[in-house]
Amino acid sequence: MSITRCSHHGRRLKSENDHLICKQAAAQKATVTTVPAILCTKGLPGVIREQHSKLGSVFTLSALGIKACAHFFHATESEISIGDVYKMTVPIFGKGVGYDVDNDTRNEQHRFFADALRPAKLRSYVAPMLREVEEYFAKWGQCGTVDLKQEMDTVLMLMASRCLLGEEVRDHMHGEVSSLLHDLTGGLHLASMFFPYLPTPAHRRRDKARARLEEIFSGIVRSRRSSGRAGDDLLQVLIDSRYKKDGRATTEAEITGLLVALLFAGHHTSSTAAAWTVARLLRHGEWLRAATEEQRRLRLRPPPQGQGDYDGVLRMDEALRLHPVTPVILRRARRAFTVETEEGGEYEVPEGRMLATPLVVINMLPGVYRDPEAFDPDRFAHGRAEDKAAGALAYTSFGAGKHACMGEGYAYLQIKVILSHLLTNFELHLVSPFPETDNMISMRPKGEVMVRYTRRRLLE
Ligand code: HEM
Repeated sequence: MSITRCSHHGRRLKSENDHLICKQAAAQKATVTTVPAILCTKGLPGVIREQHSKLGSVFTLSALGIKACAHFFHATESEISIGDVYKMTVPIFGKGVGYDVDNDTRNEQHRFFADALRPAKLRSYVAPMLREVEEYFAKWGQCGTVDLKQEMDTVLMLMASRCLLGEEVRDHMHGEVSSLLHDLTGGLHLASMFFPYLPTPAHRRRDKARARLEEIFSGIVRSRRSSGRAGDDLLQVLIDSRYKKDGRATTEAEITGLLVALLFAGHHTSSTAAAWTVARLLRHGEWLRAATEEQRRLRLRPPPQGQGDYDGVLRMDEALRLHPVTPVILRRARRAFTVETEEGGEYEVPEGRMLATPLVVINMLPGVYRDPEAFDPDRFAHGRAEDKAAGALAYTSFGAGKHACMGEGYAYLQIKVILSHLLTNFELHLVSPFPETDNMISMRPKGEVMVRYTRRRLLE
């Protein structure tokens, strides 16, 4: 088939239909160029969904469908950059870490994370996680009503404090550190994406919080180094880490930055995933009964350590399919490249173009998922595996390729520990309406997620 070029964009076209898509894309140009403005009214998922249904799987925003996103996930940093789109995190994580450093240094720092999140290390987090969960829910009464979103935030922060930040923080400064982290993340709003250094009150609070956190963690690092006392936590892994290129140890500022970066990547995401998973289970009684039965049967003591021993994983996968924590994964094209569209055409993405893999669309494609709006965890089960049937990149709620989530195992573990405890020990009912999605940039449940609990009488 001969390849012609579109008169509007110069893209290579394979069919008349492709040309039509291209013309539609031209007609939509005004909408596309004002994306930041309509974000405020429709939210990111709304914008992406609208463009996707109008223009097909590849359109002017360069939102990539499943077929086209292999290059997106596997290309090198010099071809498709993640660093270019996450610069706004620099004032949060701090200088010398994350997206402030060159790609090689960032890879070394990710190796430190990988050490702290490897399976053997995860097993050592089980007992402290269990302890935190038991202590926390022991404070609930015989019955009551709570905001599940708030509860998940709090218990997950306690678990992170114990397993990641270390005992000094957990036992003596948990309140202060949590509130500083809150100010730090509060410093990331829509305006910060474009102007991260604008002197807004939220940015000023962010900078103050970042400075105080560095003071706190530097003190702890110095004290551990001088006393020789070691913890069994992420902090210790970071203290012991050495850069391969020159053998130097991590500095106190880097350790603070890396701790913040990991909490930033892991806390909000896990708490959102946990809240949606429980809300979904409470809405779909048959799945709640199945999950509770399963937990009664397993009576996991110690709680699940691997991923294969507990079907609850399927429920979280399905909750994350319907409510992906990251609505779109973003990159910037540093070099032009060509992708094949699902419509059978070819599409040239120019250098400099912002790229998006829209999970809110991909996770709901009817060609991939049967009855995509339905909550049906069995679609992930062995035998059906709808996510895998459509290829390795059909389900990317944890990202994929070069920047796939490093904390997936940790996230599953902590949420399984919480769910296992909740389902075994409490009867739960959703008393507020099933939540909508916040729908701006965050995919958190909107408003309160009120749940009534009654403590079960456990039969030993
Ligand atoms: C249910 C909870 C979670 C979800 C849904 C989630 C999702 C994701 C996604 C979609 C990405 C890819 C971002 C991109 O490609 O731009 C990612 C990256 C990452 N996640 Fe998670 N995450 C979760 C929990 C965690 C936890 C608990 C940790 C750490 C303890 C963590 C650490 C990371 C790190 C370090 C990266 C960056 C990887 C890189 O850039 O190479 N995540 N996560």
